[in-house]
Amino acid sequence: MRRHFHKMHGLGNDFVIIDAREEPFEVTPHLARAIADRRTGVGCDQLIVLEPGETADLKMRIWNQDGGEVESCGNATRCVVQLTGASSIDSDGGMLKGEDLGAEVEVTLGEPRFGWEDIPLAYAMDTAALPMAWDGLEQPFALNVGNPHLVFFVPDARQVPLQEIGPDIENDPAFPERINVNVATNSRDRLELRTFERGAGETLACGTGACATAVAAIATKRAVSPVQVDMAGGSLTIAWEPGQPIRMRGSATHVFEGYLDLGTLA
Ligand SMILES: N[C@@H](CCC[C@H](N)C(=O)O)C(=O)O
Repeated sequence: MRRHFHKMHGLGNDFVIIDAREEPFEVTPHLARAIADRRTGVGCDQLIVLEPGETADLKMRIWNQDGGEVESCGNATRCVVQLTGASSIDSDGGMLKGEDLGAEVEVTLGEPRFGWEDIPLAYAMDTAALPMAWDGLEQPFALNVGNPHLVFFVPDARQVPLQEIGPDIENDPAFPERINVNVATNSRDRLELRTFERGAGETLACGTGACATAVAAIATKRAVSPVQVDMAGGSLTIAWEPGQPIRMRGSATHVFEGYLDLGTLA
């Protein structure tokens, strides 16, 4: 059996997108891993499935490369807005609004959440500076922007051995739903960011990671809104004021479309 898909990316963070609004598509963790496999599948950081929306234009579901279903994906949301023209998108991370501006897409997420139960953490801690450390990375800011993130502000993000240290932080028992790990350096009007994504490892860019980092930087007066966030795959502009939703603006790119051979992948 064959199934049509689109391959898209947001700043190099890449997706296989299946439109299941008219023809349902059932995803198991095994199938998500098989599609995402870069040697034997199509290859992607996240698998995205579009379903009919009840109170929005559509519902977006997200599976990480490791087969786990998660709540939110900022870069994929821009791709979905560009692909479908949707202006309201429901997700497990909350309701999202999108606008295709031509060269760029703007997405409005919900308000960030800072309570320890919201992230979630295993027990109460000061989320503005968790009293924890891993190999020289310490006191991260923790928040939920639809999915859970830690943000470490460091003198030089390029020097952090993120591939080695990322799995230990992601899987620390303090984070019952695991966590996305951001290391950021702030220099005057911009933030330089690397993200070790839960369930996908270090990616070229992470939309929700950029939002989480910008919010943490603005909340701690390291940056003012709007702020440019530079990642290996490109830049996003993030705007946020306390008590307001987060706004993210950046590109979305269609790469190709094709058919999955589900018999081979299963
Ligand atoms: N690449 C995404 C985030 C995808 C989900 C994340 N790995 C998680 O597990 O929460 C983005 O652009 O936001």
